[in-house]
Amino acid sequence: MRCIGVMTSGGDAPGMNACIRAVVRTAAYHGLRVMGIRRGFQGLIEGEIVELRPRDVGGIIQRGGTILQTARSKEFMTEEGQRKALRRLNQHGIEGLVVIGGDGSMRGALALHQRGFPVVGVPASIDNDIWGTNMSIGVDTALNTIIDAIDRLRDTASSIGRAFLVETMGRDCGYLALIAGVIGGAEMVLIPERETRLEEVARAVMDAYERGKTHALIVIAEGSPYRTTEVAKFLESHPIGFDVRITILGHIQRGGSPTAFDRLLATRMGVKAVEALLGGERGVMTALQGRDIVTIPLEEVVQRRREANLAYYDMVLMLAR
Ligand SMILES: Nc1ncnc2c1ncn2[C@@H]1O[C@H](COP(=O)(O)OP(=O)(O)OP(=O)(O)O)[C@@H](O)[C@H]1O
Ligand SMILES: O=P(O)(O)OC[C@H]1O[C@](O)(CO)[C@@H](O)[C@@H]1O
Ligand SMILES: [Mg+2]
Repeated sequence: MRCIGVMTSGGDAPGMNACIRAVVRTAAYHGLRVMGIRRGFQGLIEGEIVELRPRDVGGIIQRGGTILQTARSKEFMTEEGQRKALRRLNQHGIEGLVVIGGDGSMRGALALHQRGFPVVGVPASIDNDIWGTNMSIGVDTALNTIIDAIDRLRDTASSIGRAFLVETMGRDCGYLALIAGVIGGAEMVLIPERETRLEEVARAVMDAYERGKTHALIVIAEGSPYRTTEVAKFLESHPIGFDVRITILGHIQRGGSPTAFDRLLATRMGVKAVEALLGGERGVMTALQGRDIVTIPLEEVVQRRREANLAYYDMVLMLAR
């Protein structure tokens, strides 16, 4: 193998740049050329490919987002799109590919593998919904951003005596909300993986008020069955003691400089991805298991979904006293 490609795909996640840097420099160390593919699978189809040399990735380890940009590509979901992508890889002399992205991107990587192209995936998505790895790149930074916001909201909430509904990202997955609920001191969390009735939410807020708390916090995952505005409306029509305010954290959670944890995770996974390709591994994803970065088959990754640990849900309720 003389030349590999690297791309970022799906939602951007803090730490993607640290991973690109590690891929480029590990490859250079082993005498490989690296082609950077811009805008994920869509950029690959359209041939947006530039060589990345070790100096091109200087000064990016601390930067959020991705210098390669990213995209969601409908065209790549089609057979024709995937054939176009393969033609582009061949045209540019790319013999192996590192795909950095979320669960959807790992499905895309598997599609290329199944068409015979050597691919290694690297999990990067703030959602932490990818099976097989304890953490995906970007999750720790997003959690730190969320908790910083919650700390600030608590200052104002308890000063003026309000209940705050804080909505976190997570399309179909409650991980960020669950952990933010535990470490942010929430009364309750609403997540897609656990049914909760709105009456229970009102009860939890009311209990907080009756216990003499100066504020109440409910963390709601974007993918929860109830819209945050719907929860607010419900609470406002019940005697909960507090005025209600909403904060939707939105894409703020995706930006910012990666934490030390994410930089290290991204770096280790970038190194591992190149070494896996060089070692002849195909159709695998790097994963954090225990203290180690290992590789696991992409086929296994896409067949399962990282389960929410509902012990955290109960922990929130137990600690809200
Ligand atoms: N089943 C699939 N087959 C081929 N390609 C896929 C498949 N699923 C997703 N992809 C490709 O991967 C891209 C990214 O997927 P998606 O939009 O789900 O984001 P993601 O990688 O899960 O990241 P995140 O969830 O963090 O935003 C899609 O736009 C599509 O091009
Ligand atoms: O940036 P977009 O395309 O609006 O996507 C938002 C989605 O991406 C994610 O942030 C994951 O990257 C999800 O949590 C969210 O549902
Ligand atoms: Mg995803």
